[in-house]
Order: sequence, then structure tokens, then C-alpha cells
Amino acid sequence: MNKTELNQNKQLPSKKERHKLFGSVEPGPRTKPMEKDQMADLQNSKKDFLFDIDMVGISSVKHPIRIPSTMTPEIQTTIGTFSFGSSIAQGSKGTNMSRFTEQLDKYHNEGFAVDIATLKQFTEELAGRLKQTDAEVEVTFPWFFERKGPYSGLAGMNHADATIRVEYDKETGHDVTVTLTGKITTLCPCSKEISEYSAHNQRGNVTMSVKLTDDFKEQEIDWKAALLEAAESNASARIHPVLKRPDEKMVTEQAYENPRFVEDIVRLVAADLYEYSFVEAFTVKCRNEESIHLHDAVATLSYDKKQEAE
Ligand SMILES: Nc1nc2c(ncn2[C@@H]2O[C@H](COP(=O)(O)OP(=O)(O)OP(=O)(O)O)[C@@H](O)[C@H]2O)c(=O)[nH]1
Repeated sequence: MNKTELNQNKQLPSKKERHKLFGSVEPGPRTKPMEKDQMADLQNSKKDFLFDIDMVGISSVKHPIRIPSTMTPEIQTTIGTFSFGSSIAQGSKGTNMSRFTEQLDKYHNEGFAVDIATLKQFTEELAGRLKQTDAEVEVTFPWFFERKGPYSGLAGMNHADATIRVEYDKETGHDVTVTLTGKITTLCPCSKEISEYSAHNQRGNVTMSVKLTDDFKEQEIDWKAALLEAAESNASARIHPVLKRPDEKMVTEQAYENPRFVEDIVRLVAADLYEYSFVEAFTVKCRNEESIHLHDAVATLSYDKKQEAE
């Protein structure tokens, strides 16, 4: 049916009348000031409010961002989910929440590229804007990378979830923690050992949280690619978007040749992270979505190289 054939004979009241019909009323008398400088400023009242607050801020802020990548595609725009915060002292009632998104918009207008150097600058500036001595920002985003079939070379797009967390303190400077969750294939060593043929396998989720060394330079190392490699190179097999039969045969056989428990994965990934010179401390988690159970298999391992040095 085209527009001219539509039946639009119903006589509707005006939009204002319709709103009245559904309960809208005339505005009441306005007694409170409209000018900002005459408004009460509860957030900035000073009294003894009983306790310091470790962190107050906003979370679940979605925003378009640009991220750097050494893997194809090298330039990508994605969606970041941010949280921002700072501490406040016992003598202050509250923070000024509008300043978080105000600063986000300022960076957006300047072409916000979400890299570690920019986020360090962001947190320091945020602390100043809030008139606090500390601030933190965390952003999580899907990072995309091209993956080719091992035989056919046919490409498609995979992704991993990445998080950057920057904490700034005027006294101690910046602390940066990055997290990546990559997906892998694991084939059960027990099943392979005990069965006449075949072995069950599963999709593993490897989450690596890494505290970066103070001298880390993102121009020299793409931490996302390095963490992905730590997860995938220790898996039974990598995960691919496009597999033709010769690719599928290779991936299947490779998995059979490299069986892994969740315990094997966290220890092998830990060994790679231990060898990365830009890693100060780390936690590795593996969660296997079991194909012969409804439950998952999980393992976690943490290590701090600084403690070893002490
Ligand atoms: N502190 C605080 N603010 C809240 C809370 N819930 C909402 N708000 C925010 O209060 C904000 C407005 O307060 P401010 O940011 O202090 O606004 P302002 O005082 O006009 O801003 P400045 O000129 O920067 O001081 C709005 O952005 C609301 O989102 C809350 O639980 N605590």
C-alpha cells in the first residue's frame, strides 16, 4: 500500500489535547531559582559527613571510541563502556558528576583515541577538574582482529573483550591494568587418554589481567595482540571465523595433538606472561564451556614478579 492509499480519516485531537487526555497538567508555580549561581549546591556542602569514600563516580557510560591496533584492522572505531570515579573526603558531601561526562565530551571533540598515554592524561586532568588528588577511569571494548584459515588463508573477523583501567594518585602517579578475554579451543586430555577414539572438546575463555610496568610504551608493544598470542598459542587450537574442509582437518588434528586441561592453560599462559618484560603482575583465568556437562570448568592463577624480587 502506498502513502496515497492509506486510510487516514480518523479526526485526532491536537497533540496538546492528546497529552491532556492522557493526564498531562499545566505547570505549577515556579518558586526555586533558575540561575545556576542562585541554586543550592548540596554536593559542595562542607560538614563532618562521618566517613571518607573510596570511590564515587559514574558507570555504564557508552561512548564511541577509536583504538590503536597492530593487527588488521589497524584503525578501528568501536564502543567503549566507561566508568569514572575519585575518592572524596569525610568533609565533602558529594562529587560533581556532570564533570565526568563533561570531560569525556571534551576528549571526544579532540578526537579521543583510547590509548594508555591518553588515558593517563585523562585521569590526571579529571582529578584536577574534580578538585581531588586522585581519579580513575576504566573502559571496556570489543577489539577486532582478522583471522585467516590455516590452509585456505580465507579471512574473517574475530574479536576479544579488552579493558584498560588507569588509576591516578597525585602522590604515587599512575597504575595501569589491562585485561583481555580471548576465546580458544581446548581438547580434554583425560578423554583422549581413556577413549578408544575421539576426545571431547570445549570453548575456553581465557581472561588475562596484567599490571603493566611503569615504563611500558604502547608504541613499542600492542598489549592486546601480545595477550591474545599468550592465550591462543597455548591452546589446543585457535578459533576461526572461516574454515574450509582442509582448514577444519588441520584444526581438528592440531587440537588432538595438543590436549589441555584448564589447569594446563592457566599455567602455560602464566609462563608466557612471566616472560613478557612489560608485565609486572598478572592473573590468568580459564573458563571452559564443557561440551559433556552443563557446568563450566574453571581455574585461576595469580603471580606478582615484584614480590619475587623482594
Ligand atoms: N554527587 C551526586 N550527584 C548526583 C547523584 N545522582 C545524580 N547526580 C548528578 O548531579 C549532577 C549535577 O551536579 P554537578 O555536577 O555538581 O553540577 P554543577 O554543580 O552544576 O556543576 P559544576 O559547575 O561543575 O560544579 C547531575 O549530572 C546528576 O547526574 C548522586 O548520587 N550524587
